[in-house]
Amino acid sequence: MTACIVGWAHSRFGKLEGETLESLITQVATEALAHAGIGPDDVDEIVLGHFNAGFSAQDFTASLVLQADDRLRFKPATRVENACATGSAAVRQGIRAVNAGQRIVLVVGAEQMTTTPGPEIGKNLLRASYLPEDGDTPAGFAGVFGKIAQAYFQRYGDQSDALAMIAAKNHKNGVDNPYAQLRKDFGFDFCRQESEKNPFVAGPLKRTDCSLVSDGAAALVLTDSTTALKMRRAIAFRANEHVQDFLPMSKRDILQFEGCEVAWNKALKSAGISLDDLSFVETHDCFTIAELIEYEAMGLAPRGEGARIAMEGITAKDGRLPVNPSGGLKSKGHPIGATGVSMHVLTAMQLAGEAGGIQVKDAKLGGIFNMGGAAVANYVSILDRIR
Ligand SMILES: CC(=O)SCCNC(=O)CCNC(=O)[C@H](O)C(C)(C)COP(=O)(O)OP(=O)(O)OC[C@H]1O[C@@H](n2cnc3c(N)ncnc32)[C@H](O)[C@@H]1OP(=O)(O)O
Repeated sequence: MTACIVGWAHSRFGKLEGETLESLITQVATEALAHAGIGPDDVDEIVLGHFNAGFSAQDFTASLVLQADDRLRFKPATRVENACATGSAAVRQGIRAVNAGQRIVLVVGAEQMTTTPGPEIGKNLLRASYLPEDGDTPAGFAGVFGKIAQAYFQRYGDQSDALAMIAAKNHKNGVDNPYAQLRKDFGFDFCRQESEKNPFVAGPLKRTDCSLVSDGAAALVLTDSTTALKMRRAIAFRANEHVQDFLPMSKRDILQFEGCEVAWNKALKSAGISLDDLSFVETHDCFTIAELIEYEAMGLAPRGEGARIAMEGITAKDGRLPVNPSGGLKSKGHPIGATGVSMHVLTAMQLAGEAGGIQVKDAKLGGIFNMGGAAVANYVSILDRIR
């Protein structure tokens, strides 16, 4: 049985004044069902992706989805969490529910981060690291990836130009994404140069190398392919893989992102395609160095040569393999629990030809890589439109 996406919704991402975790969840749940052309009565199971880790006083959040409509009462609902890949963990749980025989599954991802005071944000995010080693890292998760960037520079040379190219590309792409938090084309020079507006945050990473602190939510309606083919649109999972790695970075060569590599290899094999067959990829650019290493882990470039991919414009919107046409986490924002669901929504939009200004021409097959921690939780999906 192939699980399919048949409806979706996406809130704006950003500092969303006046919204609550509950209002974000109920908004996208309601809109996704309407987009699929079904009602709350049709839902057989609900999965909520919500990281939390201190961002919200409420931890027990699965039932918040039921607040969208009284008719959702008594539906099975569960919250799942897997750090920054929480959204994709929810999607995968939804697929498993479909494969187990549930007909309609509603998957929601949500996070509200901006109501948390500055220093607490970094501390909350670091709960997704290995506390004995990384718990006191200054600058939160930026500190973790700052160390990774430093180590990469030591092994392969200074990559500041390539990181600035990635930042500039993703910021430029995000200008056309109506859901994105920061719709500003900063340009290469601004991203490359340290300045008052673009200071160093951790190691060689400047502000423009970091994803954003965001509120937001996204939702998907999943069903089986037989049901999907009778609905308005059907975007099928050609592949969905999950690879979990050790939490301590000291147990791995952290510059390899091996979990990412294994997940891509498994997904491409089970989809029966090569990387060249993909029309575009949404990848986890929590920091620009992550996108650079992901180019190598997914097989776009040999180890240590990811910079060339960025510098030659291969992953630009009009390049051979557009990467992050949505603007990525860099520009769109990164409300942790929502991110993986958002990546699936935006990829489905592309394949349905409903992506507006960020539409990739003739998009046929879309790849997604969503990661939790420093390549600890690794999820790859390959989506294909079948109706
Ligand atoms: C596996 C994983 O996914 S780990 C990833 C988890 N997520 C993170 O770690 C979030 C990382 N990002 C951050 O912590 C923050 O965005 C930081 C530290 C980079 C910047 O935060 P601050 O220095 O507090 O910036 P502040 O919120 O005060 O904003 C100052 C200005 O910078 C801009 N800005 C803030 N963050 C960013 C960013 N990441 N990129 C570009 N511009 C930014 C703001 O829009 C604002 O612009 P303005 O002066 O024109 O209004």
